[in-house]
Amino acid sequence: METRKRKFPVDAKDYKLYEEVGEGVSASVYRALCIPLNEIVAIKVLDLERCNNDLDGIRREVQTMSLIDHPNLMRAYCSFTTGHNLWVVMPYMSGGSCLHIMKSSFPEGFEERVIATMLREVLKALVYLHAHGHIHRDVKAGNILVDFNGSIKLADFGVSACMFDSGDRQRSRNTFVGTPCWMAPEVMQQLHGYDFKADIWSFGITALELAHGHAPFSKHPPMKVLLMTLQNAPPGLDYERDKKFTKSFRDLVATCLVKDPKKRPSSEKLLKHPFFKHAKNADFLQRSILNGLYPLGDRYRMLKAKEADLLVENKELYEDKEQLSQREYIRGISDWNFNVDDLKNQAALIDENDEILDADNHSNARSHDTTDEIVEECFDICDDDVATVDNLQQRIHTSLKASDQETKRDDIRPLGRMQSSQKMNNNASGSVLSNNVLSHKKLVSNDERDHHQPKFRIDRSYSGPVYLQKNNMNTSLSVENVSGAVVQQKGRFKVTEADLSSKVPVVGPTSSVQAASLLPPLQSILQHNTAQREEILRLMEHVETGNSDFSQIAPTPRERELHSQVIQLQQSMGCLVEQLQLQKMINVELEKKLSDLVKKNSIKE
Ligand SMILES: Nc1ncnc2c1ncn2[C@@H]1O[C@H](COP(=O)(O)OP(=O)(O)OP(=O)(O)O)[C@@H](O)[C@H]1O
Repeated sequence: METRKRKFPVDAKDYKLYEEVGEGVSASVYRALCIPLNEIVAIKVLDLERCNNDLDGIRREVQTMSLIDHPNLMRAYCSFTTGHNLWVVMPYMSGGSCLHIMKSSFPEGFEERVIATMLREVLKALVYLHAHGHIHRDVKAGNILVDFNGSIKLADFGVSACMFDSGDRQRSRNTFVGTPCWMAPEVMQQLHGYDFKADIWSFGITALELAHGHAPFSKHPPMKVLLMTLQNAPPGLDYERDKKFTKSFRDLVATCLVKDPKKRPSSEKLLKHPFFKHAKNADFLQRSILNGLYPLGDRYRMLKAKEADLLVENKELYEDKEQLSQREYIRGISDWNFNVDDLKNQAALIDENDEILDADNHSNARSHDTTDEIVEECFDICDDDVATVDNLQQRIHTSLKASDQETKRDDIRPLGRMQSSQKMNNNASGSVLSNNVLSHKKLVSNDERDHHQPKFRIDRSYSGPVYLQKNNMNTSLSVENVSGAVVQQKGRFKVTEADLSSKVPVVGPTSSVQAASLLPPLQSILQHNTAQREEILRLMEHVETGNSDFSQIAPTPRERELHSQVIQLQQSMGCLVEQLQLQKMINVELEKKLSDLVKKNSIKE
């Protein structure tokens, strides 16, 4: 509190940057010294050139961070630009994130009292945020920070939204934002928007993450995560496997992870849950999880090196997985549209054993929704209350172009905080290193940070929160839309509605007329595309089975149907040609008669 009364300077030369202690999709975080105040702080450095179209989001984050005033929420002391970077100065949390701590010392998750203590603090932060009209939208272990004394702060307002906003920001609540594993079903469905109850779902997922060391479904590619979240019964604590946890913990998780947001409790009500009777104080946390830990910078470097080593050691395995996941991802992206059949196939890929054995997903009973219903709910563009023209265009063009673009990418699994090396660890809920940890980063100042540069350079992967954004220039995946504007994916895997800044019209009855007029040509393109795709798959299958004689391929029913249509058309064309010739002859006859009559008349005259 004392430090908050002091005025933090807004000039880079008043700070001395030390080692890097964390990295997210959009920023690097450094330990630093505020020279005039002789105070250790954390500075989040955002490269504005790299997120030039996400300025709105950044502005929102900084604004939220400077306005909030709660001991369990990360507050910004000040922020300023230096060169093309934005520096956000904030309290330094020397324990790092809960994800950091788990990765370093508790790979199987924390004990229940520790979890209760952490979660109660997070919940207090959510009560405050919700009461002030904010939805955090990215609650997860990676965003729960621990200080040297065991105190807890919820951080990262990069994707938060204000429920009282009107206009563009209000619209953001109809966008698809979050990190797939932690994302509430209603956020994925994009049907009726969502509210603060989305944070309660993520809170429940975070509880499981802290209990197991990873989030449910974290080993699966994002499309599978989406389908599993929508299709399967909610994940929970298992009676058998999670015997060590109390009934009240199981009940807390079950209370949060209810698919119908209306049936989830508010954060305030949840705070009264008996589970929190197990919660202790900050001292307890400090003793239980921070004792014996290396300084944050060292831990961060060690984990980084470990992941990089794993990456090298398992290159072969990694490559296999990479190829597999590329295929999965491409299929996911290209079917982010209307290809219902293929989505169903993809859903079928979630093999039953997976589900039965999946340690994360203890409740295997499927909910009553069929894949058809889910896919329609999620992706059906005919729905009156969804599609905007832009949305349709984006989806169609994502479908047509994404595969091409995606094959050029290094890392294609957009799971939360997941990066290349992490894919070797199926049970990881995310790398402690954010997606670009192993990538080359432009340093901002202070030479002393150079020796902390990573040895391995890997392109930024697609992890972290998910939302679709237009006109974003920092991307590895660009998709042209019909009007020629560029729809892009960057950093956080972005896949749905339009960017706030792009002023996409709000979906409503008026735009549905426009959308409806686009449907027939779009559907025809889609059909055409699907037919071509089927044909290619069939040919590929044929070639794979070693048969190169294409004349031997038996025609499909569709081909036979088309063939008979062609014959019919040829026949009717023949008839028409004959009729035309007949008419021509009659015409010639008539002309002849006419000219005879004209001649006779002129003779008489
Ligand atoms: N104040 C702080 N003190 C210590 N470590 C911090 C602090 N703020 C952030 N970190 C570390 O840096 C990491 C990245 O920070 P942050 O989550 O704010 O970045 P981001 O780019 O917004 O991340 P995300 O990928 O979740 O959007 C955190 O996960 C945490 O480990």
